[in-house]
Order: sequence, then structure tokens, then C-alpha cells
Amino acid sequence: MKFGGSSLASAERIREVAEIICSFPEHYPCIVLSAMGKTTNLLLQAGQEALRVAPGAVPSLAPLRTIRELHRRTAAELGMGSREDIESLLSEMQQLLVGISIMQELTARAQDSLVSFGERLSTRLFASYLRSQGVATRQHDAFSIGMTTTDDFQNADVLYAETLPALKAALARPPGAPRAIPIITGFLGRGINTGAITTLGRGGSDLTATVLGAALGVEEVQVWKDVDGVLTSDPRIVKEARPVPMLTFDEATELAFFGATVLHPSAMQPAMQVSSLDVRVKNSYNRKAAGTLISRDRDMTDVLMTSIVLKTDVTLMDIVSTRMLGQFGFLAQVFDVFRDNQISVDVVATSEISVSLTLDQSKIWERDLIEEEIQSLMSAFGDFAKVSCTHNVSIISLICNVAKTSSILERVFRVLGRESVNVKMMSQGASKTNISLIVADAEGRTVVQALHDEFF
Ligand SMILES: Nc1ncnc2c1ncn2[C@@H]1O[C@H](COP(=O)(O)OP(=O)(O)O)[C@@H](O)[C@H]1O
Ligand SMILES: N[C@@H](CC(=O)OP(=O)(O)O)C(=O)O
Repeated sequence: MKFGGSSLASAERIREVAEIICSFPEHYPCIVLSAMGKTTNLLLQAGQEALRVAPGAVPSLAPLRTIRELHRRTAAELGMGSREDIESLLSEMQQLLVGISIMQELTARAQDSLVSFGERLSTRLFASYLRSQGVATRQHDAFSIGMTTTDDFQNADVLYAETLPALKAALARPPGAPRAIPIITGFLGRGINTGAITTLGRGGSDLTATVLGAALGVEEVQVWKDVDGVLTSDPRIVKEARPVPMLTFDEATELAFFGATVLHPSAMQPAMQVSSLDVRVKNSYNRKAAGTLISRDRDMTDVLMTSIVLKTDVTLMDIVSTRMLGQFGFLAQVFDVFRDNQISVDVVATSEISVSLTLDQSKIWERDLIEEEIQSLMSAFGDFAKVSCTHNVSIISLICNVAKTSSILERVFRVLGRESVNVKMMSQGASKTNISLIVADAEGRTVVQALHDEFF
């Protein structure tokens, strides 16, 4: 079972989570926790602020004070008073920030060490609380029990061959040993070559949970959030969005990849690799809600539209060959440029002499480097293609039954016509679960709402 930041935001929420765990007495669940509330964001903020102040001013940085107060107050409210393990981590975290301030440098590696304090604190706090309630627990830092990753700080990939057997061995109960519920840090791993703490990308605790599920051979991984499951759209855009009872791994992956922040985009990978592992999304604020069951297959006979996802702030690139029609090798040349620049593209549409594609700039470049990097990418096409870019576009992904494309698109274009929206590009058919439309950012939310009204 995984509980995200929203499920652990306060002492009251932590009590509720403890109750949820204890409501499955017949099972001995393995628990993965994220950092409390918005702690990860606060740690990132503290790192940036440490670069701007003298070392002596670090202890009074506002985000650091908020983190300290949140954990101390929560421990006190849970009846645990001052805890040595929490205090020692808080002081280590402050020392790291002082170091960042002295060095005037925050590397990706240091940033991963910094944000790791969120999960290291929450798991210790929660394990102590459950123990205080008479439940045997054992806290583990995932990076110390075998969660092995690439050394790509901030977005590391799990190395399954190393990780799965190591986790299984580390969590096996020796014969005769008393049972204790493992409480494990989400989001964190250890880089295979550097040996340093890595993170799995924002929202990465979902992935930790499914990796553990695969390692331990469990039947179901439950990820507990603050919504009644995966919804028909982002509830911050469409207030009438309602839960989707069932999804396939492919649908959940497309949905997460194209912007539904409810799940980590790689979280389904471990479940796809083992034969019988399902993932269930549940609401810790509303236990009775059935949630969403995500599994390998589902009956698609009556399915038309499943969910509508919006991803904003994307760049659209139009690449037109400068050669004549009928020249071969154009597409290969285009994608060589992306390979050489190590850039992956999201949505693609092609004709014989042109390609349009979208780039998720937030995944590729630092915000202040975007313009420079795009210019350098454009010049990499040399004289074999003319390239133009449109910024601030949105991808609207229709997670749907692509076998029914004709009737879906007929309704989609009726809605777009009514809203006088111009589609800049479209891609359908390559994925069996997703039709993507590209529109201007300014129109994205309105179109999502209008399409939701039409299909739900
Ligand atoms: N299609 C969607 N279905 C459900 N939630 C969504 C969707 N798209 C975006 N969200 C957002 O995802 C949030 C839950 O994910 P997240 O914040 O990662 O939870 P947690 O921190 O508890 O793991 C919801 O509060 C909601 O605002
Ligand atoms: N704490 C990390 C990892 C995570 O998965 O968080 P959450 O489960 O709250 O989305 C983050 O904020 O990215």
C-alpha cells in the first residue's frame, strides 16, 4: 500500500492512514510512504533559497522552518513528543543546506539528497506512531535495501535486474522472526555507479510501490490518494469529473504520460512485467469509494471515452524538407537529430516532406535555458529542413477506444466547431488507447470541459 503526501498532510490524516492499514488485519501489508504534504516542494524551495543567503541565515529560511515545525508538531500531536531520529535528520538536513549555501552550488545530486529528507522523515515518524499504537513496524530507506537506479539524478530509472531480487531478500522474514509491517521510503533509490541517493521523478512513490509489489509477488498494489480514483478528467479543470472504475495498464500509462498527475508515468511498468499484479487507486479521504482497478486487460465492448487529459506548455515543431518530393531518408535524418540531442518527442504527425511533433520542454531543459536550447536544436537541422516552432500549445489526450475512432472524432469535431477551436495537429491510430489533439494553451481548458460535457 502506498500513501501519498496528501494522505499524510497532518496528524489527523496520519491517524486515518494508520486505521486504514489496521483495517486489513488478515493481510500484512508492505507500506510505501511519500513525504508529508508539500514537504518535497518546500525542500526544493529551501535549496534554491540557500543559494541566495549567507550560511548563517540558513536555519531561519522559511521553508526549512515550515518543515521543522510540521514534523515536530505532528509528532507532538500524535503523542510522541521529541524524537531523536527525527531531530537528527532535521539537523542533517540543515547542515546540507548550509553546505549548499557555502558552496553556492546546488547540483542535481545534492538536490536529490536534499529532497530525500522528506520521505526519510515521514517514514520514521509514521513507523514510530504505529509502534506507539501497538503495531510492530520496521522502517526502511529504500536506497539501503536494494532499490537500485541509474545515476540520472532527479529522474532515475529503476534497474530491475538488480532491484527485484535485492528487495525480495531484504524484506523476507527469517523463519521464526516476529512479524513487523515494513514502512518504506517512496521516491528514492541509490545510483548504481555513484552510490548516491537518487529520486525517481516527481510522484515517484507510486513507482516504488509497484516495484515492491513485483519484487514481493503480491496480487494487488493499492495507491491511496485524495481523489476517488483515476477520474474522467483532472478535477481541477472539470469539477464534474467522476471516477473511472477500470483501466488497463496501457491506458493508465498513456494517461499519466500525457499529463494526469494522479499516477507516475512509469508506475505500471513493474506490474506489466509480472503475471498477476493489479493496481488499485483508492481515496484515503473516502475509504468507501470503490476506486479504480488497473489491470492487464478489460472488456472494451461498451467503452467509448475513458478519460480526457490536458498537458499544457508544450512546444510544437514543424519540420519541412528542403528537398523535392520522393527523396528517401528524410524522416530518418529528422529523428537522427533528436537522437543526437537526446530529446524524446511526444506526439508526431508526418507527410512525405514534413513532420510536426511536440516537445515537452519541462522534461528536457531548465526553464531559463529553453529558448537557447530550442535555437540550438533548430540549427542542428542544417540545410536539409526548414524548422519553425510554436510555443504555448496544449496536448489534449483522449484516452478512448480507438477501435471506435469514427464515432469519437465525429463528436469531437462537432464540439470543436461549436467552440470555434482550430486544431493545430492531430495524431490517432498509433496508440490503441489515445487520440491526441494539439490546440493553443489559451483554449485547452475550455476544450477539455466542452469535450467532457459531450462524452460524460
Ligand atoms: N485524471 C485524474 N484523475 C484523478 N486525479 C487527477 C487527475 N488528473 C490530475 N489529478 C490530480 O492528481 C491528484 C492526486 O495525485 P497526487 O497529488 O500525486 O496524490 P498523492 O500525493 O496523494 O499521491 C488529485 O488531487 C488531482 O488533483
Ligand atoms: N514526495 C515526492 C514523491 C511522491 O510520490 O509524492 P506524492 O505521492 O505525494 O505525489 C514528490 O512530491 O514528488
